[in-house]
Amino acid sequence: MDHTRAALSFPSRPSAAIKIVAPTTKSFSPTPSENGSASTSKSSPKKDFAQRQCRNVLIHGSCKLEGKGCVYYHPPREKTPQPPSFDSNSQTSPQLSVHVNAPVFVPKGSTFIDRGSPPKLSLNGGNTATPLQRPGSTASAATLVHNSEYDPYDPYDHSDAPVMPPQLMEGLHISQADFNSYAAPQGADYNGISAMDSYYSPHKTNFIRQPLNYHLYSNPIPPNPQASTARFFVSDSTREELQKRSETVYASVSLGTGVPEDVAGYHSLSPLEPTGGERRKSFGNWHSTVYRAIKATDGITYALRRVESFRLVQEAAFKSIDAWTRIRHPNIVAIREAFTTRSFNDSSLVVVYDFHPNASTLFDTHIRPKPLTYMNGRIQPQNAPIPERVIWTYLIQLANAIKTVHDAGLAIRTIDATKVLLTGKNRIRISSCGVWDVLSFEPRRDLHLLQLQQEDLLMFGRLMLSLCCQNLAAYNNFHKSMETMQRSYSSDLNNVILFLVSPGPPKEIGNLFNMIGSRLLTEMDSMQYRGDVLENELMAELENGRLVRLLCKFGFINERPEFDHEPRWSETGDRYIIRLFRDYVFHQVDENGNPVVNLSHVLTCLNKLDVGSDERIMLVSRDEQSCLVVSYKEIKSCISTAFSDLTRGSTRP
Ligand SMILES: Nc1ncnc2c1ncn2[C@@H]1O[C@H](COP(=O)(O)OP(=O)(O)OP(=O)(O)O)[C@@H](O)[C@H]1O
Repeated sequence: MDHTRAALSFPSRPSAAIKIVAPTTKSFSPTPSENGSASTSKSSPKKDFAQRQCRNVLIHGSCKLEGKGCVYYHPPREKTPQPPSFDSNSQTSPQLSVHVNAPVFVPKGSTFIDRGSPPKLSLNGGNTATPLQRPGSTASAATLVHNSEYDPYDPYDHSDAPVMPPQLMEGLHISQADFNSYAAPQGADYNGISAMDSYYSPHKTNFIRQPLNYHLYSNPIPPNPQASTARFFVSDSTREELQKRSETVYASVSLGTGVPEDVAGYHSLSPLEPTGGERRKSFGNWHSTVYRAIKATDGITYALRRVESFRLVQEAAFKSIDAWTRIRHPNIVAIREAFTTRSFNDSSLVVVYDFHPNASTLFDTHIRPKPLTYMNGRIQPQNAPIPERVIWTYLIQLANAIKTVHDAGLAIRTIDATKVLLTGKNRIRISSCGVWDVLSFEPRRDLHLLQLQQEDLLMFGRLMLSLCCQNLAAYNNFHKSMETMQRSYSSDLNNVILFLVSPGPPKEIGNLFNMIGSRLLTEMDSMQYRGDVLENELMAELENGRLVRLLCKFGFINERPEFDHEPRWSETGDRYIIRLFRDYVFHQVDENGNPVVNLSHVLTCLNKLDVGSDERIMLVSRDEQSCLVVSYKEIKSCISTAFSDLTRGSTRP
């Protein structure tokens, strides 16, 4: 038989685990409903129906036609199931491997361990306790019977969470709102515990597990299984950008830069700008340098702005830093703390900010002359003019930040193209806030607050003019700059800049918003659109965490070294199907015997497995002596059973 072709086929014929070729020694049970009786059922298919368990009970947990004409055997429901025997030699628990008629193998030490009572529900405050049941469970309904006795906890598979039937919910007086996945209880996830908690504490059973809402999961079956895998991952451009940021955060420290090893609990300092040569004094008489550094206590990367040779005269100068640390705004680089230090062999002021990897200043991005480029037979302009749309975006973001600062009774005091950072697509943040408040501390600053805020507005207008003219000194040649502005930009923009830079009675930043009215709506639209784009990208990654959990289960189950000499572990029962499925997913070969490395196929199979699709596939053994037709639902059940066998073994005290 052509292994590849057989394995790749997706038969539509409805059947449960159908054996196509029976191996001589390890025969498979044709259907789950015929567990434990495969050989006999084959030879006498019309055997006494009353002796055969009803398939509906096995698959659905109950039979609607019980007592209404169904001729098959229905086990009594009220009967309390006995704890199963886990003796590997025992033949008394055939339900463990319903798919394959083979002796049951369970890992050593997996004897039943009572980990406390399984979760019970009290109905109407009465004493009746009913174990939760999962409707529509997979072929191993018998396994479910077992599992209702065991701890049903599976740290990996949330999908095994028991689902409460509506009538039970009624009895419990639990409103649907309690099951609303969107309304998670505060400080907890849907289980009331974090996912990691459940991983590390498999004994936690004293909570009621909530049903997983499958409607939250995207369609696992792409229209074309061979389609591009792009829909499962964030876009290349986003991934590349985030990857670069991550590389910057974790980049190794350049040696020999003469920076101290530790500055007040910050280590791995690395300058973000040249520290030698000719340098501009950005704060009056002071030189400043920005370093990337890691804080020892939390391991997070921060930006440290060091102002060299600063001598603190009054401790009170740090008071304004407290006010700044309280300001959190999307267009302001957040301040964490400030201190003075002698670690740099001088007396330096250090202000600690959030670090925004790969941020560049507006000056570097738009104004600094770029080297000439020669393209399409022409010399290209050094800096492309900034589109008006982008100028409005910058203007609104800055105005918003300034308003927040002014409303907090502070002034920014450095609004300059070298102190505004571009941290994402058209996303800007004002850096260096608070530095001037310490450097030029005045005990009665409030007396000058209005004046400082007016200066903020003037600096804001000058910055916008510089950006429109792409010249830092544009304000110095105001008339010429305004002419340039009028040629390239709308009168609305001209008016706003004129409002900001013209002298006159005191202005308020709030007045500006009256002038820009509808532009705000356009900006809001863009922000929301951007949010949608990012959310969509996140959606693409959503399922991947679940797939990793599935792969971890495969890793745990397959090729266990301690069962190397125990062929029944991988050659029988559920594990055999899992092994064949693993081969089907990962180890296919083409007609020339070359490995088929098709990520789409892997993702499609795993997603179908994850949701327990009814679709059937044909699994072929490596020796091509046997093949099975099973549904993903059944394979999922096998994995679930094999994994819970393992967890029971590993949790032995
Ligand atoms: N919070 C921050 N996160 C990430 N990078 C930052 C941060 N603050 C500043 N930087 C980066 O540090 C570098 C130096 O910043 P700085 O504000 O000193 O700009 P500059 O252009 O060197 O100005 P000046 O000439 O006034 O020193 C810039 O490349 C800037 O992108």
